Amino acid sequence: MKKIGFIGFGNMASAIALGIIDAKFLNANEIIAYDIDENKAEKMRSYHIDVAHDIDELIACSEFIFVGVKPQVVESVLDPYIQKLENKAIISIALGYDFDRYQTFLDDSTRHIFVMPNTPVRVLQGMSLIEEKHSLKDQEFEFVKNMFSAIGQVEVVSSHLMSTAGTLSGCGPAFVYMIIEALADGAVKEGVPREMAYTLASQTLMGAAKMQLETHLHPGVLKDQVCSPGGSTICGVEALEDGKLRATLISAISAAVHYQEKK
Ligand SMILES: NC(=O)C1=CN([C@@H]2O[C@H](COP(=O)(O)OP(=O)(O)OC[C@H]3O[C@@H](n4cnc5c(N)ncnc54)[C@H](O)[C@@H]3O)[C@@H](O)[C@H]2O)C=CC1
Ligand SMILES: O=C(O)[C@@H]1CCC=N1
Repeated sequence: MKKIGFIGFGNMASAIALGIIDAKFLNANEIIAYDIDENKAEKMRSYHIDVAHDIDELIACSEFIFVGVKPQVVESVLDPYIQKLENKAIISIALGYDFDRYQTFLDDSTRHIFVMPNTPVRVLQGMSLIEEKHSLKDQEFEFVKNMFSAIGQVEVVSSHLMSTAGTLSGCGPAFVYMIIEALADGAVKEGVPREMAYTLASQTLMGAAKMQLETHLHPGVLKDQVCSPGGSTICGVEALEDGKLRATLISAISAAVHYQEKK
């Protein structure tokens, strides 16, 4: 019997699987995975993760079934297995598939929980939101909390916050990578070598974030500590205000929260 069976081994699910192996939370031999894309099987094998022949085999031999496919295909992928999932436990990361949505098509005996992770779990620095409303047994819920805690920070949040808060932490890495890239471009424009510029940008971002997390100071206070009167930083701050950095980031979160209305 395996501890977790991953259905779908794409960007997010593989980051979680490889993160929990690196964190020594589970051994690779406690994990099995299945992906319709044969290339993903190569990735599983290279990390000594067993490759299931099909979803039937994966469900039969896994204590937890992990749903790591795109939201658009969750129901079509699970539909043929609704009976086989009876009395099983599901961990799902599909955006929009919260507790209530799963209740509409799973058997009542299938226990399930919705988690919104982010890709930095791969380097054990994730931010994962766990929906408070779930139907796992107590020890199963503890397992899920411990698993995501092994690969980053965890917050248990009420259902109504899952999609909104999950947008900040789940989509946020993409926004932050754009900021890193742009900061580096600025330095490259002024003559800094490209690789050095990425290191400076990323380490600066990580250091500033750690400082806020550890001091709990208001970000504005921390910003003021960098801005010398008449100095260089405040000139950069003015350029960012001119470019509506803050308004743009606020809009980015709103656009991501309301993405379905835009389609
Ligand atoms: N990428 C991210 O940063 C985050 C993603 N998520 C959620 O994670 C889920 C997966 O997203 P990504 O990893 O980005 O997508 P992805 O496209 O990288 O991974 C999805 C995987 O599912 C596989 N797949 C599709 N149909 C399948 C089937 N019938 N059986 C087995 N495997 C199948 C695909 O081949 C692919 O490897 C989504 O539901 C998304 O909402 C949640 C938080 C963050
Ligand atoms: O873009 C997406 O739909 C997924 C969900 C959160 C991050 N990536």
